[in-house]
Amino acid sequence: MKIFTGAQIYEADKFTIEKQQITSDELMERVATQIFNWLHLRLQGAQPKIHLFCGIGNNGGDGLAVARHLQEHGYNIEVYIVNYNEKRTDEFLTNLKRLKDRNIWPNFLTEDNELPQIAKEDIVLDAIFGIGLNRAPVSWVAKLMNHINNSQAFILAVDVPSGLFLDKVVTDPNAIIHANHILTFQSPKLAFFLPETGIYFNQWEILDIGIDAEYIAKTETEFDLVSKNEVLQLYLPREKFAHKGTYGHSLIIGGGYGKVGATILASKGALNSGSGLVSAYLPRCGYIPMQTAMPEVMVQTSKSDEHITDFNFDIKATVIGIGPGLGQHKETVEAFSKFLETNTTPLVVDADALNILSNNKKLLELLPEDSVLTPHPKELERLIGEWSNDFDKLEKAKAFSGQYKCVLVIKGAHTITLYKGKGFINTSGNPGMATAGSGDVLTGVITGFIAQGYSPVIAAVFGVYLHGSAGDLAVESLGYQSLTASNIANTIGGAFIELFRRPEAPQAQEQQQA
Ligand SMILES: NC(=O)C1=CN([C@@H]2O[C@H](COP(=O)(O)OP(=O)(O)OC[C@H]3O[C@@H](n4cnc5c(N)ncnc54)[C@H](O)[C@@H]3O)[C@@H](O)[C@H]2O)[C@@H](O)CC1
Ligand SMILES: [K+]
Repeated sequence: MKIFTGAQIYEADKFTIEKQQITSDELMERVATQIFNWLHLRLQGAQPKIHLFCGIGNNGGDGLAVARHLQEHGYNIEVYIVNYNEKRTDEFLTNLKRLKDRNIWPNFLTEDNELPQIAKEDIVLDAIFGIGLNRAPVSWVAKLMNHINNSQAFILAVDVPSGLFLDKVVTDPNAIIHANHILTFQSPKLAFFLPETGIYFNQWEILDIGIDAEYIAKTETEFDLVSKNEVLQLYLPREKFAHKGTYGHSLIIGGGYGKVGATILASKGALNSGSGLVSAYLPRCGYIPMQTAMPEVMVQTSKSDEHITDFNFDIKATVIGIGPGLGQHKETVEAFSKFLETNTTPLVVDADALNILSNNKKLLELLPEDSVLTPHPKELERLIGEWSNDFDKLEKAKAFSGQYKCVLVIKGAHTITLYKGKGFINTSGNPGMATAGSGDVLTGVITGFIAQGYSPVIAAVFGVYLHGSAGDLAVESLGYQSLTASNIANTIGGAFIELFRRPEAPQAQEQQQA
């Protein structure tokens, strides 16, 4: 799903209005009807007090139009105009007049007003600011926002939590609504998925307001959201006459004394994601553990017992996943550097292999084009340097992936894969996956996908999704605390099956009664 910028959303509204020959007011009415239906479906006529806080722009206009629908259906409402600005939009004014025509008189709030009483059983509709916010709200508005947040009432945000910018971080953490739920229009917003800006709400949901399909199809976006629908289109079906050679040969390189497990997890990831063959190259101490844990994996060893000191293996791999448990021993660094000078096999680079590259940036130039790098935040910082905020991080990471022509996978709650200036934001996964070895499994999964013939960027996007989805399935029976990397690796098969599971068809009325 495409993630539009603020400018694109305004453009999409304009395009839709012209093409569908509707007025801006009619588009707002669609929005308001959808929000009203959402609330009505859930409230079913229940009568909690609904406080509607409306700004003076079109976000406020949405709020006023919802207020009218709620009043027409007998709900118990209180409307407030948060009068932070004199520049009211036409749509706001039209909807204000419609309210007044129905004898609904909003409370106009300014700096001098007392803060309204909100009980924790009440509902708040937050329509103070939408995507038009371009500077931090003034202090009395921030105070009001704080008051709303502290009420413990259920807060439903219209389009975005008021105070959230689309393209920069919040400077005053007191000047933003903490929403329970966001009803956002047509496209999710980038800020929902970044660690610094994604903390101001619990859930988001898209309302389809009928933005023109042609605009959506033809407009290129900098970021896409990746869910099941997107990855299903990437899936390469298995052929009837396939043999193990059809699906490639993954080689996992890593491991050291006390860290052989990392390579076992990565090998499991590669094997379970469908790699035809998997080999591992380890120091000698890894030979028995690997052969015992993974009978399917072929093993060769470096000369030394405790860490890799040479890359003299005799394995014709389709792709190499390197780094889990590798360590940064002087001899390992030297051997890895030498290996990079001649290697042409596609690489997935993780963990200590990334750290070695960070310590010697010249080595980055030796990576084969389209290598996949999978840093966690600390490893990313070592690679690209410090960033001032999440938006700055994305810019720096994008520049890095362009400079070194690589696929950069920024691991996090919403892992972002960057390639050729475009970002793919993952939606699967859960906090239980922040556990030892989870990244090693991911390295293996991406390696396994490349082995099967997926391009590196698709392998990364698909692999990240499937890895997260395996975590989501596994957590259902284990809970967040007990989820382990082995569980994730063992549930990859389930995640494949889940991809093709269709939602259950609703049962016919007669059958239910029988
Ligand atoms: N036809 C349309 O344009 C549609 C707009 N929609 C709604 O319109 C919203 C965007 O509306 P607007 O562009 O009017 O903007 P907002 O309603 O988000 O903000 C209102 C105005 O306040 C001013 N402002 C920004 N930051 C401020 C600050 N810190 N203090 C004081 N004033 C500030 C800006 O001039 C801004 O235009 C969307 O989020 C969505 O809710 C929807 O109704 C869909 C259709
Ligand atoms: K809002």
